[in-house]
Amino acid sequence: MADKIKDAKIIFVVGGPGSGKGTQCEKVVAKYGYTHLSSGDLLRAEVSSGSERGMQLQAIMQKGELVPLDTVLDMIKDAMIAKADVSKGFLIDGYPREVKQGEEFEKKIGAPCLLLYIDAKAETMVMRLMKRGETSGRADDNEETIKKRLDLYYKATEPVIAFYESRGIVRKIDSELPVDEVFGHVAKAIDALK
Ligand SMILES: Nc1ncnc2c1ncn2[C@@H]1O[C@H](COP(=O)(O)OP(=O)(O)O)[C@@H](O)[C@H]1O
Ligand SMILES: Cc1ncc(C[n+]2csc(CCOP(=O)(O)OP(=O)(O)O)c2C)c(N)n1
Ligand SMILES: [Mg+2]
Repeated sequence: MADKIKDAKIIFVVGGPGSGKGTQCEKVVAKYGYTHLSSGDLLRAEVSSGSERGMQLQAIMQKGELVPLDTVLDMIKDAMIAKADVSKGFLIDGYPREVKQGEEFEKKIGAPCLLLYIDAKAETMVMRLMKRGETSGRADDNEETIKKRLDLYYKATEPVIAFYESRGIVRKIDSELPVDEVFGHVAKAIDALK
């Protein structure tokens, strides 16, 4: 399977909670037709299924903690395989959230050609998430869990960016700008891929 996926571009989309990863990924899908796989969405789909595993995931996510590495990676891998024949590119949104996740992904699937680092200030992220919480119905868009997600982001996920910096594939995107301006920078980074 890794063979089929090998020819497709793999883009990691990394940033804090509420930084705007999902918003930018939607726009990339519209312009480039890439396949968008959000780890959070995949996990929430499992929760919605009402399975035993889903109930365990729900409890973890509600606390703002990371679910076990193998669970997320298997879900992403299955979703990639399902699209391998038709996809010219994959946006892996919300993954890796810790360096180990990146290492395991590369062992089992392949190497990313680009890491989009969607960067916003902590106060901006909190504001956006509180606003999203008014309508999202997400159990983790509340003040207490948001704080935990932010802490975990700085502790576990920021090191991911440093890890890939050394490979020269990180493009830092200022997500404080208006959505379309942010997308302009995202598109530039994607257009620069060969
Ligand atoms: N790669 C991952 N590894 C472990 N847990 C994850 C991963 N992606 C998502 N999750 C779980 O799902 C929750 C929501 O993720 P996500 O929808 O990406 O939220 P956001 O980007 O708004 O922080 C996380 O707080 C975590 O519990
Ligand atoms: C640059 C920018 N992006 C998006 C928004 C709109 N917005 C406000 S809160 C919010 C929710 C968080 O965004 P999402 O894209 O879900 O971020 P993720 O948690 O996936 O990083 C959004 C999209 C905005 N005002 N400005
Ligand atoms: Mg998201």
